[in-house]
Amino acid sequence: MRASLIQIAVNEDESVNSRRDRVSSLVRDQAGSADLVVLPELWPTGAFAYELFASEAEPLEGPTFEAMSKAARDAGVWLHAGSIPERDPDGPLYNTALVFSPDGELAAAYRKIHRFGFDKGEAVLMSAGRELVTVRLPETVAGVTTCYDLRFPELYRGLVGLGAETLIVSAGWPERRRAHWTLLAQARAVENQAFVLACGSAGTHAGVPQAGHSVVVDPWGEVLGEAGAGEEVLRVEFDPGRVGETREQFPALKDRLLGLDPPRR
Ligand SMILES: O=C(O)CCC(=O)C(=O)O
Repeated sequence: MRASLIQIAVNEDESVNSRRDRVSSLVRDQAGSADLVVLPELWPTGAFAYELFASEAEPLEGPTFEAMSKAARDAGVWLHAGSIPERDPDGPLYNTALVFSPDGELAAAYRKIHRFGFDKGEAVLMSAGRELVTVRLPETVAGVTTCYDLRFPELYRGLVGLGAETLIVSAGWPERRRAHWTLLAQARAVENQAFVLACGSAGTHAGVPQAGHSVVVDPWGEVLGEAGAGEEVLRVEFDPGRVGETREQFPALKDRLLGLDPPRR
């Protein structure tokens, strides 16, 4: 499976509309060289541009949905289109990731469960999602997660329980905690014996330099590809069959005792 992680630079000197056009064309550029394209968290506004969340919030099927659906169809790719600030018809805002099939149909929508900021920012401006989301891709089942979720291993175990063999993380991770990003991406891959595709953003917005360093990790914890700090398309080819092989040869997941219902022993 060929994946392109598009590590978009999110800077304040570019309007949301211009960035949407630019990202659409970057997705289209992946035609013929990727089966799956992944984008960062909240790239229309920036993950830390809290003052834009309400003013740029969209209904689920708003302008970003329309542009990404078309871009997926034009490129003929599966597209994890990062996330948008979604305004639910009842009022609350969610940080919602969208996944499109190559015919431009919505295959999954995931409202971020763990909101970042403690008692500020996203944690107070957005509501929390409640549902774990997986999506069946041609050769693998992918679990859909967003940024701060990466710190909560129980979410990933839950996704593995739903059949996930590839774990997608779409993020706007800050440079200040870059070491955690790479370490946690590798940890989630090793403990779940799964591929991790972690796509972050580049640039600086709201005074927060982004870490970049998008990374693809295999089920043995090896880094298959890693981006630098700036805007970049990270292209990695991986064999989803490696998950089954790894889980068979080193069956640690079978030794889980806790969190299973009913307990195995
Ligand atoms: O956990 C972190 O260090 C970063 C999380 C974050 O920036 C986010 O979820 O938007």
